[in-house]
Amino acid sequence: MNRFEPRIEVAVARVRADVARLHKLLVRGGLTNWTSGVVSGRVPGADLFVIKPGGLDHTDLAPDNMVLVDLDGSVVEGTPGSERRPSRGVALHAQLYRHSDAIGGIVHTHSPYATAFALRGEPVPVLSTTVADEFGGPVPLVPFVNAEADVASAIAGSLDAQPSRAVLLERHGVYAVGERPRDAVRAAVLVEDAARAVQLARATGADIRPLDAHDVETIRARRLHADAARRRVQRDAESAPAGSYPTSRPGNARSGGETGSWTTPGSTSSTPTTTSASRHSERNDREDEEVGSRHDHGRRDARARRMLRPRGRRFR
Ligand SMILES: O=C(CO)[C@@H](O)[C@H](O)COP(=O)(O)O
Repeated sequence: MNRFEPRIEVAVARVRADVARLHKLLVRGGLTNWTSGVVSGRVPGADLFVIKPGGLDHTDLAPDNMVLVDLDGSVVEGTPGSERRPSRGVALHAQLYRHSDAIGGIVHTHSPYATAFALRGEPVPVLSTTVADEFGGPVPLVPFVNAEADVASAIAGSLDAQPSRAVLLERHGVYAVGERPRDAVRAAVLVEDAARAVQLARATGADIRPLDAHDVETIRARRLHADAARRRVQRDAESAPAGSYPTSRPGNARSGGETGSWTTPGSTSSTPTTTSASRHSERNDREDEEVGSRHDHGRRDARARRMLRPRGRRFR
């Protein structure tokens, strides 16, 4: 029996499928293992979100055992998965969703390189243009606090204070948020990539200075400008009658148009139509392949270290 109006039932089903699928991507991408790590996704148009059940191996996660909860973190009884307990992170996720309507997805991982920075108590610095582009500055460190409610407030405070959608939680791991769950997963993947790259570059003994603030700012502004342009093209394409051509081109975007949002390229927040739903699934497949191809970090890192090793110097 349906509990919600059809529109919401459809949205819940889609978020269940997305959240279950994204957990598998976290494992394939080497970001998490066994039962560790959590993805959740807000149900557009309702005060609800979907989160993984606690203690279940990632290989057993499926749309129907995801747990539907309200924004207080209470399980919606009588829905699929409601016989299980939600992930231990449920209260923290609920607090972040209540904190900001812009948060549509949350991911928590203990991905190894980023967690190594969190354990050292060090933000991931902006050594590369990629970090400037994606995060608009260092991936910040949220100082260690113990009580769960304080952890959520500390993460929310950090998200409000700087542009990065990902943060390192000292002594623990990574939290990332996004407009949709897959945007949050993307941020978590990129944090791990960035942390690994910094680690490998430093392992040569090189003292690499962070990019200067002006360069970071202009790189980030360029990215936000391009994102805004892409969204305009996408909106035009989605609203154009069949057979017509969209009028916007990436170069036509107004500067400063939609800067400051967490939208990443290709993302839309509206409830998709059938046409955009099929585009959504094509994009998912493409991005899934990208994440899946990161599965062999060990071999890739060994190769990178060989390439980076200075001649005549022992590599530690
Ligand atoms: O961060 C932690 C534990 O340190 C948790 O979030 C686990 O990563 C997942 O817990 P369950 O989802 O199994 O309750």
